[in-house]
Amino acid sequence: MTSPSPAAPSPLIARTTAVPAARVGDLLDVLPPTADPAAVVSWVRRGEGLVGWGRVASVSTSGPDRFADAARWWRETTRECIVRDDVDLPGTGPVAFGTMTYSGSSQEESTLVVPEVLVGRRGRQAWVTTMTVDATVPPADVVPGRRTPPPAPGPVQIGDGRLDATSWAAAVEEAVARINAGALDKVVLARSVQARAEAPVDPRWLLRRLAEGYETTWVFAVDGMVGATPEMLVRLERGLVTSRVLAGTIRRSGDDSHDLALAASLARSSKDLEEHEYAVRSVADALAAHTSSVNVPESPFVLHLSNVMHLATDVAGVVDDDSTSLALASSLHPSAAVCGTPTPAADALISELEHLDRGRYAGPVGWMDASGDGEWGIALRSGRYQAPDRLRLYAGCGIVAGSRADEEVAESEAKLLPMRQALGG
Ligand SMILES: C=C(O[C@@H]1C=C(C(=O)O)C=C[C@H]1O)C(=O)O
Repeated sequence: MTSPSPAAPSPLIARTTAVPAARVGDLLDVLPPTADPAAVVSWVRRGEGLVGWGRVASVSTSGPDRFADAARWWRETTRECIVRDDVDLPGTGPVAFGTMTYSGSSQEESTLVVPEVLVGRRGRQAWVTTMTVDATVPPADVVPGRRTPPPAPGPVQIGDGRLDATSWAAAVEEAVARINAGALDKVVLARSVQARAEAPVDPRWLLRRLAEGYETTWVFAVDGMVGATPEMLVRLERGLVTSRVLAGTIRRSGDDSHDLALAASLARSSKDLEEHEYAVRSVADALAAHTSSVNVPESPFVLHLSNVMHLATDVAGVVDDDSTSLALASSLHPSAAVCGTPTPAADALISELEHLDRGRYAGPVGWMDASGDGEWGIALRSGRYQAPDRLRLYAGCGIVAGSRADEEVAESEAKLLPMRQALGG
């Protein structure tokens, strides 16, 4: 179902111009102050990526066809597009940012947003793209000088979501019982908490702090969904598709030498290796349908983040059909990293035990250009603005036969930490 809101603007005019990287500086410092958390977009990792603001067009979709409807809208929007692109890299020319719901039955909408201004950076190359629907030539100097820094949102209160930690632990125990009874192999159960700040939370405040604390993640903001995801569902760049699969987690202790011992135990933990294997297989199987060959490393590596360590596998392949990055994201979603194995049984158990509309949490979030190249992460370690001073935060954990409820509660707390710290708590 596609909501009647803006039809494909015609024609969209996109102009991309190279700018000296020194003039752009830090991408996150380029974002303007705004009272509307949905007015900025971000996809930044280690200082590279895209940020933008304004909204020249957008579409909202829902239901089981939300990916296909969004993809059709983007195809129609870019078909008539007038493009002047002096840089010609993935992410130049017209670009849409998107945040898709986890489930086709969510009450929330999935959204694609075309910003008015995008600033990009890749290595030493930087660029500005302006997108308009009329012939007005945007001012040449759209990259501003230094912006005013975001104000602190003041003290933040955290409250329970639909399930408090004790009820969620009971749900985990029930899931383990179902797994032991042979109903399924793995299920990912999520919980949410409610964060309320004293003052509006400038999204730039969150993005800056997430980027500082979690430099190996993709720091994103799309339509009021903000976070720092370590998990790349799919990147498509000139025919090469890559995916970073994460599953299997251990909390950091705060002591570096102890953490190394923990990393070694994670790499040997049969419970975590099993949980990881399900996730890798789900991604490799889904990619196999679109690629001539899929490269899957034999064993995972340990990805170190400030709060947790994950078992990680980078899967790669060469696409042999005309799938766009959004179409690939659609066929990979939901992977066993956020759903479970087998998918239908895990999905049913999630609906039964979670008591949560995941909304866009654990759904694909990212961007796509007119060629279909793009990057779609999984919206983890994230929150959804409900009002300028209120966000709902989410975290989930893979449950397998060897899982213990108290350990999973502690793991979910560790996964909530990035957003809690970014808020200032
Ligand atoms: C579901 C989340 O994370 C996923 C679950 C993981 C696990 O259970 O080990 C690890 C990484 C993610 O694939 C989350 O962060 O909310």
